[in-house]
Formats: sequence, structure tokens, C-alpha cells
Amino acid sequence: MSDDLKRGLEGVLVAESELSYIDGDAGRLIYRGYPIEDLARDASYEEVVYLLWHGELPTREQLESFRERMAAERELEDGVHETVRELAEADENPMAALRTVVSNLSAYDEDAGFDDVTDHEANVRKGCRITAKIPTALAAFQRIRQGDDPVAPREDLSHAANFLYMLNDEEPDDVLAETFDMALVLHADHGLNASTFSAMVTSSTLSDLHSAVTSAVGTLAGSLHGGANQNVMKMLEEVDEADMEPTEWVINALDEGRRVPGFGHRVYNVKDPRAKILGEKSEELGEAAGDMKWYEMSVAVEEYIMEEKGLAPNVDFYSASTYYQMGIPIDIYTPIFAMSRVGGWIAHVLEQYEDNRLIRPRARYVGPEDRTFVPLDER
Ligand SMILES: CC(=O)SCCNC(=O)CCNC(=O)[C@H](O)C(C)(C)COP(=O)(O)OP(=O)(O)OC[C@H]1O[C@@H](n2cnc3c(N)ncnc32)[C@H](O)[C@@H]1OP(=O)(O)O
Ligand SMILES: O=C([O-])CC(=O)C(=O)O
Repeated sequence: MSDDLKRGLEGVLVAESELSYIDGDAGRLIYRGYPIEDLARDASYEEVVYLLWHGELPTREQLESFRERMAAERELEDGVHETVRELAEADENPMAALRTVVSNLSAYDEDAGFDDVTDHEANVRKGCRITAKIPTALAAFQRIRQGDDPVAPREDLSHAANFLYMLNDEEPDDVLAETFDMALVLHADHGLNASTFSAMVTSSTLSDLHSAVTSAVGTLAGSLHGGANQNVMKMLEEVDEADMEPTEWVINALDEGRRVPGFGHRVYNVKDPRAKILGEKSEELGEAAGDMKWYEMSVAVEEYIMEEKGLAPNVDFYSASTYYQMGIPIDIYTPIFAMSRVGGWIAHVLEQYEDNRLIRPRARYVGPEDRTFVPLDER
């Protein structure tokens, strides 16, 4: 046993995976061998989920049947719908609401249970249901809390277009649907990031898929991980409202020892390739709207932090201004991240079950030893 301490498990290899590879120095990301740039340009979210779960890109027929299968699972059972309504009416935080809803889905899933948690086919069925229902739950949550009626899902729309339709009660145009689909593709998997790792830890105990995804949603919520995307947008809004230079906000934050959301990464030492693609989208949306404010502010922040701290933007940085310009409410950016990453979480759980070993590291004990117990009355 090695006594080397690796805080935050930095750089520690704990598994073999065929799912995604990140070259942090070259700024390169691939899913099962395919460059993220190619997938973002040409593949739909459904195609990418198929690739992650099955190992190969689908043929047209395979994709059609996978799409139909997922789309048929979009409706929420009445009990889940009631939970969504209660959470929305109680003004629950959206990530907390999503965590509760994912957990609640298992009560209505005919394959749920702890008898044979590693059954691959049952897990793909459960995975389809969880992935298909998260957008419905999230859109309903958003609409109920803003005082509108939920919009029922449509089976004829893509995963991305259907979500925007349910959110806005309006079919998105092609630009919006394609931009959102691309964002889902970009967020679908990313090696052993913290939320994926927590899904793996949960499944490694031979707990079930719903528990693993519930753990992952809770982990993604934190501001050092998926929660950063909404903090990026809050920063840009603060800059705008105070009519200050973006660099001023950053200088203040750094002076106060605060992290600037959307910058830095455990694995990338250069600009995250996903941030490059999302930056282009943010720029295009600004051009289309004739308002470059959000994009230009973002670029000013990026240039300043690179120069001062040598830190590059991560995926959360440009997803913020992209979603904002699509009219998406800020506090559902992180649930939208979860809506995509669930495909990756499930793929990693399937992989974990294929060759399971309990994940259980050690801590170096630095507390006292050999203390003499003093009975309660004598303390
Ligand atoms: C989808 C995702 O999860 S992507 C990440 C999303 N999270 C964020 O954007 C939050 C802001 N970023 C961060 O807090 C970090 O960069 C993390 C958590 C992402 C990575 O953290 P780590 O790998 O632990 O890097 P670590 O904390 O060691 O940082 C290295 C140095 O860069 C600094 N640094 C890293 N990120 C930032 C930042 N965003 N703002 C200011 N300084 C930063 C640290 O202060 C540290 O400096 P020091 O050596 O002088 O103390
Ligand atoms: O890989 C990480 O640590 C964080 C990240 O970028 C992601 O989860 O997409």
C-alpha cells in the first residue's frame, strides 16, 4: 500500500474506460474515438447517446428505432408529475428538484429494484426512461414555477427541439434547435469528472442506476463543477447592471481571493475545446440578434484572465452566454447540463457494472490515538 497522498485524487488512474479521452495539453476531447468537433457539427444528441451506450455510431435504422424508443418514454407518470408540481410550487432550487425527481422516477419504473442491478438490458431500458423524462420534468418545473401550464412532450421532435418546445410552448426554429442539440452533444461525457465518478462510486457498491444518477445530479450541482455555468451568467449580468468594465469585476474577485466562474480545469491546461465551439455559437447568436454585448464581455474576461492568471475558459464559460441569448432562464443552466450528462453517467455505470470492483480509497488518519474514554457523567 502506497502512502502517497493525492488530494482530490488528482491524476490518479482508477479505472479503464472506452468512453471518452481528454488530452489536457492539446485541448483534445474524443468520445469513443470520434473528435468532439466532428460530433458537435454532425451528430445529434440521440446519436451520441447511442454511441456512448452501444460503442458504435448507429445506422439510420438503429438511430430511428432508438429515437422512437426514447421519445415514447417522455411522458411523466402522474405521481412524478405531482412531485414536480409540489417542488415547483415550493420554489425548490432547480438542481435540488431534479435530484428529487430522478430519485422519484424509480418508484414508477418497472425495471427498478435491487435484485439484479447489473442486468444490461434492464439498465438500458431504465437509462432510456431517465434520459427521456428529465427534459419533461425540467420543462414542467420551469413552467409551473413561472405560473404557466406544463406542455406535454411531442414524439415527433428531436430530444433537443422537444425540450425547447415544452419550455416555451413554441416549436424552436432550426437555429435554436441545432444550437441546443450541439450544446447537449458537447456536455454528454467527459471522462471521470466528479459527477461521473460519484455515479461510478454509487454503482460500484452494486446499488442501482437511479441511485447512481441521483448521486451524480447532486455532485454536478456544485459551483466548482456544473454549477459554474449559471455563476458565469450572474457575473456577466452583474457587470452589465453595474455598467462596469468586465475586467473590473475580475480584478475585484481575484483581489478578494474568489474564483472566476468558468475558468480553470483539473485536466485541461489550455482552452477547453468545447469552450471554443460554444464561443463561436455565442458570437453567432449575438450577430443574429444584432447585439454583441454578452459575447464581447465574455471575450474581455477571457483575454484578461489568460493574461493575468494564465487560465483558459472551460465548457461552462461560453455555454452561459449561449443559453442566455437563447432566452433560457439562468438557474436551469445546470439542470440542462445534467439533462445532457445523464447520457454519459449511464454509459459509465454500464461500464462499471461490466467489470465491477468496489471503489473505496483510504484517508491518512491524522487524528489523535490512544485516548482514554471518559464516561458522560465525568466530562
Ligand atoms: C464542467 C466543469 O466542471 S468545468 C469546471 C467548472 N468550475 C469552474 O469554472 C469554477 C472555477 N474553477 C475552479 O474553481 C478550478 O479551476 C477547478 C475547480 C475547476 C479546478 O481546480 P483544481 O484542479 O483543483 O485547480 P487548483 O484549485 O489547484 O487551481 C490551480 C491554481 O489556479 C487558480 N485558479 C484555478 N481556477 C481559478 C479560477 N477560476 N479563478 C481564479 N483562480 C483560479 C487557483 O487559485 C490555483 O492558484 P494557486 O496555485 O495560486 O493557489
Ligand atoms: O472533467 C471535469 O472535471 C469537468 C468537466 O469539464 C466536465 O465534467 O465536463
